[in-house]
Amino acid sequence: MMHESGSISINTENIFPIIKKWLYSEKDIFVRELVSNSSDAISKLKKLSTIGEADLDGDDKWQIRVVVNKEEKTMQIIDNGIGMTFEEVGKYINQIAFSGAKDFLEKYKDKTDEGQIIGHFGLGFYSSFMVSDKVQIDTLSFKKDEKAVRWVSTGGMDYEMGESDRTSRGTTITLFLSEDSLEFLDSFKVREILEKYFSFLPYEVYFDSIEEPSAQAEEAEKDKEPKELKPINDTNPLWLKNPKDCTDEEYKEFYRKVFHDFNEPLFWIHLNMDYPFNLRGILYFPKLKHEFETMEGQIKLYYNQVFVADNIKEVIPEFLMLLKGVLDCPDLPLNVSRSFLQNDGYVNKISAHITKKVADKLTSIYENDRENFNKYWDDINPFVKYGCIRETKFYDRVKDIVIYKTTNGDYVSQNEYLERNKEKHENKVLYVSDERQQAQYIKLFKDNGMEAVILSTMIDNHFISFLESKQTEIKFLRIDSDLSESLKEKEENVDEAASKELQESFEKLFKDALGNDKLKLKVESLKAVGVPGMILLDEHSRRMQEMSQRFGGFDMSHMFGNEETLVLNKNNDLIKKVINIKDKDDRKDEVKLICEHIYDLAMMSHKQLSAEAMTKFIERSNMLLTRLVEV
Ligand SMILES: Nc1ncnc2c1ncn2[C@@H]1O[C@H](COP(=O)(O)OP(=O)(O)OP(=O)(O)O)[C@@H](O)[C@H]1O
Repeated sequence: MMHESGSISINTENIFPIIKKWLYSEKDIFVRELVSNSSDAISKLKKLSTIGEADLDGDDKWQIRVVVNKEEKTMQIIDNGIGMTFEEVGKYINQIAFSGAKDFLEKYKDKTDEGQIIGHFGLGFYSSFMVSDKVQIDTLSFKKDEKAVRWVSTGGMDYEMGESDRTSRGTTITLFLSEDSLEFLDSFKVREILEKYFSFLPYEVYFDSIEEPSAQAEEAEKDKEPKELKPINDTNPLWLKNPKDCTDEEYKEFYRKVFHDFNEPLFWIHLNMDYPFNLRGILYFPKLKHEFETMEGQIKLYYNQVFVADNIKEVIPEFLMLLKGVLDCPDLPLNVSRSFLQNDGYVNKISAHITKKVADKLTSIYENDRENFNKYWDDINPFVKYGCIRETKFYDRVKDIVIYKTTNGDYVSQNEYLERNKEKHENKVLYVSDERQQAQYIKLFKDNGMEAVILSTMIDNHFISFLESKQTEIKFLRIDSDLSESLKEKEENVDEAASKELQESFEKLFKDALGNDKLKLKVESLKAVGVPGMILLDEHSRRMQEMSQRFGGFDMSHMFGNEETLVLNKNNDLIKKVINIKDKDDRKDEVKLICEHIYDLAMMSHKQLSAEAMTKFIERSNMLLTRLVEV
C-alpha cells in the first residue's frame, strides 16, 4: 500500500474568497485590523528600544495617522513603528497566516510579556482587500542601512515588490478603495469607526481628511492657518490607573463620556488584576431613569485597549450585562470561535472572578453603608434578583443581603422580616405586588399592626418561585391570599350551630343574588369593622393563572378553578343590617342589590373589574343614589 504524509498547503486563490466572506462579517473591521497592526508595530519597536535592541534617534513621539483622500479615493494608515525589511514583507505579508506578531513574541518571549501586542493569526492585513481594488505598502525598517520597500497588490492574489521612496521609519498602507466601498471616504463615518475601536489605544491616533479641491475652497484655504489635529483617543484610560489614584469625579466623567448617560451612576467596581490572569475594567451600576424601566446595560470588551465588541455573552455572565462598563482582557483568545470561548476554562475563571467582585462590592456596601444600600435598592434590585436566578454562585454570595421594602417604608432583609414577624406568621413572607391595587389590604394590615414586603417589579414573580425552591421551609404569600389570625377578632364562646347557619344562609343569599353557584363564601369576624367584605385568592391558583396568562396570553382560570373567596365581616354594620332584613319578603329586591354591591366593592379592591362588571356597577350605583333621594 502506498503511504505519504505531509502538511496540507494553503492555496491563497482558494482561501482568499473565504477569508473575505466569512472571517469578517462587518466591513469596517479592516480599519480595526490595520490600525491594530500599526499599534503592534509601535509596541514592538518600543519594546526593542527598552531592551536596547533599537535606537530611536530621538524619534519616540509615537503616532498613527489615518488619512482619507476624496479625490484619489484612498485611505492611508501611517505609523512610525518598527517597519519591515524586504525579507520581512516577503515573509509576513506574502505568506498568509504567517504572523509577525507571533514570531516576535516567540523570539522575545524571555524579554517581553504579551502585553499590548494585538495580532496573532497573520490574517488581519488581508481584510484590506474587502474594500480595496489595490493595496500598497510603503515601509522602512528601523534597522540601520535598510532600504524602503514598496509592495503592491491588485486583488490580493499577485504582488509586486520593489523600492519605495519612503524616507522615514515606519509603514504606510494605502488602500485604493473599490467603487462599492467609497463610503469609507466619508470623514464622519471613518471618525466614528476610529472612535469605536480606538478611543483608548495606547498611542495617539490622528484622523485627517483631504477634501476634493473646489475653486472656492482653494481660495478660502489660502488664508487659513494649517489645521491643528487633535488625537481621537485617550491613551491612558481610567481603567488602567491604580484605583487608589482615581477620584469619584474621574469615574463619573469616564462614565458620561463612554456611555453618554448623564445620570450619575450609583457606584462602581474597579477591576485591577494581574494574577493569575490579566483583567482590568470598571463596572458601573446605573441609575434607572424611571420605575418601570428595564435595566439595559452595556459591557464593552477591550483587548489591549482595542475595542472588540459589546456584550459578548460568552465571556461575561449574562446578568452582568445589565450593568454598564468596560473590561480589558488581554489574555482572552479572542480570535477563536465564540463557542470555543464558552467552554474555555480561562473564560470561566474570568466570569467567576467578576461575579465574585460584584458580590463582594454589594456585601461591603450592605455591611458598611446600609443606609446607602437601602437607597440604591430600588435601582439595583432587578439586577441582584436576576443574578441570583441565573448564577447559583452569585446567589450563594448575596442571599443574605437581599432586602425588601416594607409597607412601613423601611428596608429589611428576609431574616430580619421573619424574625420580627415570627409571632404573627412563622416562616411566611407576606407581600404586596401592586401597592395601588392592594391599597385596601395594606390599610387593613397597617391598622392591625402588620407589615408586608413590596415585591412589585417584573422579575419578582420569578424571584419568589426561585427563593421557594431554594428554601423550601419559607412560603411567600400575597397579602390577599389568606386571612391572617391577626386580622380576626378573637371570639369567645362561639355558638357553632348558629355560625354554621349564618354561613349557609349567606351562601345561599349571595349565590342567588349573584347568580353564581360556585361562589365561595366565608363569614368572619374581622377587627376592621368598616370593611363589609373582601376577596381572598389562594396563592397557588393565582400564580398558576398568572403564569398561564404570561406564557400563553390567555386566561386558563377555568382549568385551575377560580379560587376566589368572598369574606363577609359580621362585625360590620352593613352586614349586621343585611342579617336583619335578609329574610323579609318585602326587602328582597334591595337585599339583592346590596349583595351585588358588596361583592363588586370587595372585587374592586382586589383587582380591576371587567368592562361588563364595571358598567353594571355604575348603573347600580346610580340606581341606589336615586333611591336614596326618593326616600
Ligand atoms: N504596519 C505594520 N508595520 C509593521 N509590520 C506590519 C504592519 N502591518 C503588518 N505587519 C506585519 O505583517 C504581519 C501580518 O499581519 P496581519 O495583520 O495579517 O496578521 P497579525 O497582525 O500577525 O495577526 P492578526 O490576524 O491577528 O491580525 C504582522 O504580524 C506584522 O509582522
